[in-house]
Amino acid sequence: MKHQDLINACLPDWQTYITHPFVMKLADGSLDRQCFLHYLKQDFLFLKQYARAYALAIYKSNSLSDMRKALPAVNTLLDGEINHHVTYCKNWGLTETDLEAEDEDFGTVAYTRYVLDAGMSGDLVTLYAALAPCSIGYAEIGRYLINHENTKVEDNEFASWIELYSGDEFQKSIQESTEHFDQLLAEIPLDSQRGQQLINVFRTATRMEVAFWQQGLDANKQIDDRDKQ
Ligand SMILES: Cc1ncc(CO)c(N)n1
Repeated sequence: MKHQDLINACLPDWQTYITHPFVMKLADGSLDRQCFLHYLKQDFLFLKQYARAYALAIYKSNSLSDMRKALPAVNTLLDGEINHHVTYCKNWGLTETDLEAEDEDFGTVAYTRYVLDAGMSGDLVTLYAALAPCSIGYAEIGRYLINHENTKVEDNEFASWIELYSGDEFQKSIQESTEHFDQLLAEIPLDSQRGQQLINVFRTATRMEVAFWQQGLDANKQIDDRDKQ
C-alpha cells in the first residue's frame, strides 16, 4: 500500500480537514484574530508533543537509516515551525515562556497523546500513520491555499502561516518523509488486517485535525461565554 491509500480510505474526513472553514478564513484574512491566536498557542503546545513523537520515531527505528530519516523532523520542528509561532506571538506581547505556561485545550491533549500512544503501543509504521495526517495534510493545505483564488498574501495578517506551509522548505521536507513512509508501507497489503489497522489510525488522526481547526473557531464562543459569566 501507499500513503494515498490511507487518504482514499477516509476521503470525506480528509476533504473536511483540507478545506475546513478555519483554513478558508485564514486564507482570505477574514478569520477572527482571537481564533487564530488561540489556535497558534495550542499549536505551539501541539508541536512540542509532536517533536517528542518524532524523537519516539528514532527510538522505534530498527535501522540506522530509519533513525537518520527521523532526525531532521525533530530539528525542523524545534528550529523552524515552533520559532514561527513564537515570533508571531511576540507581536502580541507573548513570550515563549508565556506560551509554555498556557493550558492545553482538550483537543490538544486528545490529539497529541493519541499520536504518542499509537507510537508507544505500536511499531514505527503505526507511529508514522498517526503522524502522517499532520505532515502530509499541512503540505497539501499549503499547496491548496497558495493556488486558491481567494487567498490573500498581501494585506493578510495570517500570510506568514500560508508562506510557511506552502514554502519550498516545508514542502521538500514533507515530500522526502512521505517517500520514506511509502517505502515502509510498500510491504503491507492494503486489504490485510495490518493495512486496515493503519487506515484506522490515520483516519482517527485526520478526525483529530478537523477537531483542532474547530477548536480554533470555537475559541470565539469560549471568550464570549467567559465575558457573560
Ligand atoms: C495540528 C497541526 N497539525 C499539523 C501541523 C503541521 O506540522 C501543525 N503545525 N499542527
